[in-house]
Amino acid sequence: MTWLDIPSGHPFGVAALPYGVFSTPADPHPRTGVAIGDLVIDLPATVRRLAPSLAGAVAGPSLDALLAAGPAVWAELRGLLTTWVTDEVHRSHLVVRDDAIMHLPFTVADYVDFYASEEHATNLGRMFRPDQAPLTPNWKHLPIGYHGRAGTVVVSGTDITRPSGQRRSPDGEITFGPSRRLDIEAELGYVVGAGSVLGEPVELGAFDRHVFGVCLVNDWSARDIQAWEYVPLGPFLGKSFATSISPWILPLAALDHARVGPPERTVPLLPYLDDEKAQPWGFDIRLEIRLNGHVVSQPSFAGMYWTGAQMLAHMTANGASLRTGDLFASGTISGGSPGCLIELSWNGTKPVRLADGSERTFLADGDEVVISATAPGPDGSVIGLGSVAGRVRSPLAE
Ligand SMILES: O=C(O)/C=C/C(=O)CC(=O)CC(=O)O
Ligand SMILES: [Ca+2]
Ligand SMILES: [Mg+2]
Repeated sequence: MTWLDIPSGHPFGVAALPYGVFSTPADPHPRTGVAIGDLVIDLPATVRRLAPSLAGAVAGPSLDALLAAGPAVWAELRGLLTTWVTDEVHRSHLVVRDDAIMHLPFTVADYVDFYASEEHATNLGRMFRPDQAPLTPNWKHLPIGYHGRAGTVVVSGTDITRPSGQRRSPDGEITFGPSRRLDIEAELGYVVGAGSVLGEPVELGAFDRHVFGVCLVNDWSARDIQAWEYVPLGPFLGKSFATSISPWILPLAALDHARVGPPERTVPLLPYLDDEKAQPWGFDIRLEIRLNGHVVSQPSFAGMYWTGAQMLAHMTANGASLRTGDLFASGTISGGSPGCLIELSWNGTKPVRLADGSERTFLADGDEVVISATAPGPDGSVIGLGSVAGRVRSPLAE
């Protein structure tokens, strides 16, 4: 029970407690907050009064200090917050969530994007490399990824300008212009809190000592630019123009009840990736993708082949170090139903019909995409991951 009177089933109930950075028209300074029901707890003001020793961890215009503070502080603060939201005494420093303007919640250090959905990798392989086996020979031996562009990670609600770039038409003509195949990718993002030491790999079992929490990611993708440029070094300008993240970072601890084992691995894994006897880090997260308000897909995260712990172990296996604010994303989540339009429209050949009768293969200018997700919480409750939204803006004049 809580004095906040949150309806059961609310995605931001007492077991979620995600962190973000907000301001209000009355107080335009970005500051840290925690979402609870339809309210936001102003963290600096609350923590200064109730737990002054933690004030430094929640000060400043971002979550950076909290991320860097490490797992002992994360657990202590979450424990205190759980008490405060169930304790009548502490009803103060609250803001109505609808009044909160959300900001990019942390300084994104490095951004890595993986490719962990077998369904997505198989489908993209069929479309991009029809003359080859859909999964590349390495796919089940290591979580494939690439380094993306941290500086273009934007918070939900930021408009996305249609990118321009080189495209090759089916008859082989090379032109420069606005992408004609602008797409989305629904993904889960992992936010690194505590960094690591250069030269020292982070083992599977250390996942929750480094990863603070998760967010939703839309890895906007220009498929025509991507298909022409990606050989042999991988995605570049087709994906670097913008990546949107949800504003509320859900702490890993909030997903305790959502943890599931990964699917059966059909290829034996090298010891540094073998999680058969380790803690399972799969999550039963259900996503929903809306295009202009219409549901177009409801992918499931539960069957992702690679877990976040394996991604982390792999991206540090060579001794590459982690920094506070590193963001790594799962790759498009296409379990059960696809997490992107190129799969939904099968490479643009089968338009997706929306409930209002309109049709899409790829995104049109003005389209708005909202990706939301929930996971099971304790005692039959629901844990919300919130949502990531973005609208396509027409290209800059040529
Ligand atoms: O199969 C390919 O060549 C590339 C597929 C992708 O679009 C890569 C990507 O961003 C990873 C993902 O989201 O799963
Ligand atoms: Ca991606
Ligand atoms: Mg991107």
